[in-house]
Amino acid sequence: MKAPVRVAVTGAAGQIGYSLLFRIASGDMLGPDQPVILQLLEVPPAMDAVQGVMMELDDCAFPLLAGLQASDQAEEAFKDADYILLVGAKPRGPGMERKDLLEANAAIFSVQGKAMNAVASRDVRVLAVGNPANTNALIAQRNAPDLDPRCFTAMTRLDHNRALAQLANRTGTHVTDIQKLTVWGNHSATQYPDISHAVVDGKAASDLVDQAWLEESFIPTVQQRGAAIIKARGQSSAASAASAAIDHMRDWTLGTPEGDWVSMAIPSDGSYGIAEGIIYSFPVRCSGGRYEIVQDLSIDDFSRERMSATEQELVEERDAVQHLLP
Ligand SMILES: NC(=O)C1=CN([C@@H]2O[C@H](COP(=O)(O)OP(=O)(O)OC[C@H]3O[C@@H](n4cnc5c(N)ncnc54)[C@H](O)[C@@H]3O)[C@@H](O)[C@H]2O)C=CC1
Ligand SMILES: O=C([O-])CC(=O)C(=O)O
Repeated sequence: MKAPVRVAVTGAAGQIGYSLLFRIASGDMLGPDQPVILQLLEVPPAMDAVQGVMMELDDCAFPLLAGLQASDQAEEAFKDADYILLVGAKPRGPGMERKDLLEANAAIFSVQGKAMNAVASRDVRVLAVGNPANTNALIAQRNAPDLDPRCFTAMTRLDHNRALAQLANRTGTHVTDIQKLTVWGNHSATQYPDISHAVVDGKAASDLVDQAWLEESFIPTVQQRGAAIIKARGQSSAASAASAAIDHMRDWTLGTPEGDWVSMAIPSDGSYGIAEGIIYSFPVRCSGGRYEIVQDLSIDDFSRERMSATEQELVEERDAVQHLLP
């Protein structure tokens, strides 16, 4: 058995938290030989609810759960944290775009960025899930100047997984038959799910589906999936979001499968001409606990136009929160 690692989760009493914590504690995120200490953060009115979640975690008698604590103080919850999952934020309701949450949620991420700067492990891996996730990750990063900027990521894995499912359904295959799909840009309705390099059962995906399906069905369905779930369920996706967070952290830590890549929103280094510094979703390969952008993919005009539109939205979101970016 390895030594335990510390995993901090914010919004621990919320919908996503309720699906996420049990999977982290069971070993789905960091592997069956990695004990974890869970450090939960909630707001004061939710501390009773968190106590209930902790009782249930105890009641699971998870062999890998090496410690469990909760706090309403970020400095306590983030102390020495090796992993921080920033879930605690307001979700959107029907008729809203995710960026409508910027004002309500942005302040949370500046406060929490400062707290992790002060107390988290210097090798911490941070995932922003709370919306608008990319810009929230940027706010946390910029408020944590003593941490490596590359520690900060945002979640587009749910979009990636949604795109896999749509393409598998259309081609009569299984998600495990598909490789090299990419979601570019923002976790928003401008994101660009791109199949131009994807391979399905060894064949080019673009030879298996027609352009009309791509433009009129696949791209809008993936872009609007979050809204479709809110409409159907009356609440935003939770179990699938938790599952994607597990996938994101697992692959970042333990590596992406040979011959494939995943989508992660990470600080742009200017690759593919994307504005440096914004938290933009790229195709990445992970190994040895580090991610690298997959380079030298051909980008046609169709893709470029969509990659630029979602980049533009992220630049605008960044400009709207300048006052929170020291
Ligand atoms: N990136 C992605 O793919 C996805 C992101 N989301 C986002 O995740 C966030 C959480 O969603 P749900 O769990 O459904 O919401 P929820 O409302 O059920 O839970 C959020 C929890 O966060 C807590 N919270 C609020 N402010 C906090 C703070 N400052 N510190 C610690 N905890 C705090 C609340 O008390 C609440 O318990 C939302 O912003 C939602 O839009 C949801 C699905 C997918
Ligand atoms: O759509 C929302 O507001 C929740 C979310 O981010 C998603 O399901 O992708």
